[in-house]
Amino acid sequence: MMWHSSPFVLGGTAHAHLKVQGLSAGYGAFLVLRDLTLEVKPGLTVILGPNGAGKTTLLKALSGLIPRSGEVQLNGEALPKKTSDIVKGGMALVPEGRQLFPQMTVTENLELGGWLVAKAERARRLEQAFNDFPKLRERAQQLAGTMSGGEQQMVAVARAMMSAPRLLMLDEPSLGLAPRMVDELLAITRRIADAGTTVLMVEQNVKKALAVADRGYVLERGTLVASGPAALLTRSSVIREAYLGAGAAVPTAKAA
Ligand SMILES: Nc1ncnc2c1ncn2[C@@H]1O[C@H](COP(=O)(O)OP(=O)(O)OP(=O)(O)O)[C@@H](O)[C@H]1O
Repeated sequence: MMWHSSPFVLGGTAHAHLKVQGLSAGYGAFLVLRDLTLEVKPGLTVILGPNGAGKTTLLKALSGLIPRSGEVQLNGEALPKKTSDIVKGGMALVPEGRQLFPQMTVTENLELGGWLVAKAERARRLEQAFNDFPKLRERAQQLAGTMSGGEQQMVAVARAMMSAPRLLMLDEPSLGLAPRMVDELLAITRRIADAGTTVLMVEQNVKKALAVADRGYVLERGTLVASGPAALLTRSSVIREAYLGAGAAVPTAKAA
């Protein structure tokens, strides 16, 4: 298959391990996350949960975009509070909605992902990004705003990989994509995890996300209600009743 032909050389091989203990975060006086304790081990971890559960808030708190309290350690070291220091420490976020610069080309968008490194290294990483995402090489000079949703999401992931992260966070990468693109995006995230970059992904596509993930957490109203290996979560009553039950039909679901 095509996505096995080019290994992800960008990204860390440090097997980043994030430990979160007693994390609380919110907006002003409004606390969304209360006392969360979780671990993001090497591999692919997925965060599931209904709308408004606090999934995006968790990624924002870990990226330094909103204040947090509690302890967060990346490979045994306290995670800095400032976003730029967190990026330097090897964590990158692909936000919901991609947030590309629509009037800039694919190449220009990717180069922005390598803004922290010197020009020669940036050029080397761009070349590697095009090896990792061959579809983007064909579109190097296309304006990002004129691409399809799936292509734009690919640019957003590639841009994050330009910072060669040890830990990549993705907020609902499959949102609004056609089923085939969802599969391709999830396969890419799996490949990134297999190549050594730890991945933490928020997904609403529960069945497909659990099929590619190693582990998962279920967040409801700002607290964790279930966690475990993906294969066990798929069979758990919390997941089956809330997300995979007969009432909540998953259109793309096939018997596993
Ligand atoms: N900028 C903000 N200011 C105030 N409240 C916010 C802000 N952003 C989110 N919230 C609130 O925080 C809570 C959690 O939102 P969050 O976006 O983290 O949920 P989510 O699990 O990612 O949901 P979704 O799947 O809908 O994106 C919600 O009640 C939301 O209204």
